[in-house]
Amino acid sequence: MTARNISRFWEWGRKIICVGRNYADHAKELKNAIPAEPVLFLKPPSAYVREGSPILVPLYTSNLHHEVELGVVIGKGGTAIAQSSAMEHVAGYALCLDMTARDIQDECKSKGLPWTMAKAFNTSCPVSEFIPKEHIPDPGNVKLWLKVNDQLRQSGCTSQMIFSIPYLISYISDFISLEEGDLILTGTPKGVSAVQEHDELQAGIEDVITMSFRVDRQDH
Ligand SMILES: CC(=O)CC(=O)C(=O)O
Ligand SMILES: [Mg+2]
Repeated sequence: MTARNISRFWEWGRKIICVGRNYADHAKELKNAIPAEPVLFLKPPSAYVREGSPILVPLYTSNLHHEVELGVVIGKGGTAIAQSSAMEHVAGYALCLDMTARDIQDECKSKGLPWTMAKAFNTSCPVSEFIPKEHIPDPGNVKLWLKVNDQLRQSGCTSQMIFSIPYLISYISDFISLEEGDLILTGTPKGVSAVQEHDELQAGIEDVITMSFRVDRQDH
């Protein structure tokens, strides 16, 4: 059997743990309170989509939003990881989108229901190539951007995150054990907006990586 390669972490079938409201400017634009503790939700591995394949708009939404985020790829599992050693558990990073059916999320929020239908559908987690840890020496200070059809919509810096990457790894691993190949999405800065069928999305981590995705309508 060939050894699995972490640089193809999306093929491993591991968890995608997402952090919400980790940027004050984004929490404010959606009129959400600034959280005192990280807000967490999950996506299944079937949410992954890679460049060359389209992001599919689910049939049940008419307000699909982009959220550009820094993803952290776990290289060494653990439970109750201390903040001081958290970065030893990181193998690398990925540029990610947390595609969100905002109308469905609003409905779930108003009914007190979980966000699964809004956040966890097929193709809701576009990801870039794996970025080895050494390529981002300071993940707490990288610039993220996203354009729709060449128009800049999101531009932010991970220095604006409310909860740092070591804090998130430690917090999450207290009650969800982290495994090699897991991905943590660290939240989005302001500027989220709707995408339509045939839109072209481009996103980047300044000086590190870019990626592009086309949006298509699901046909059944
Ligand atoms: C309100 C949200 O959808 C939270 C989220 O995913 C974020 O990145 O913030
Ligand atoms: Mg998000």
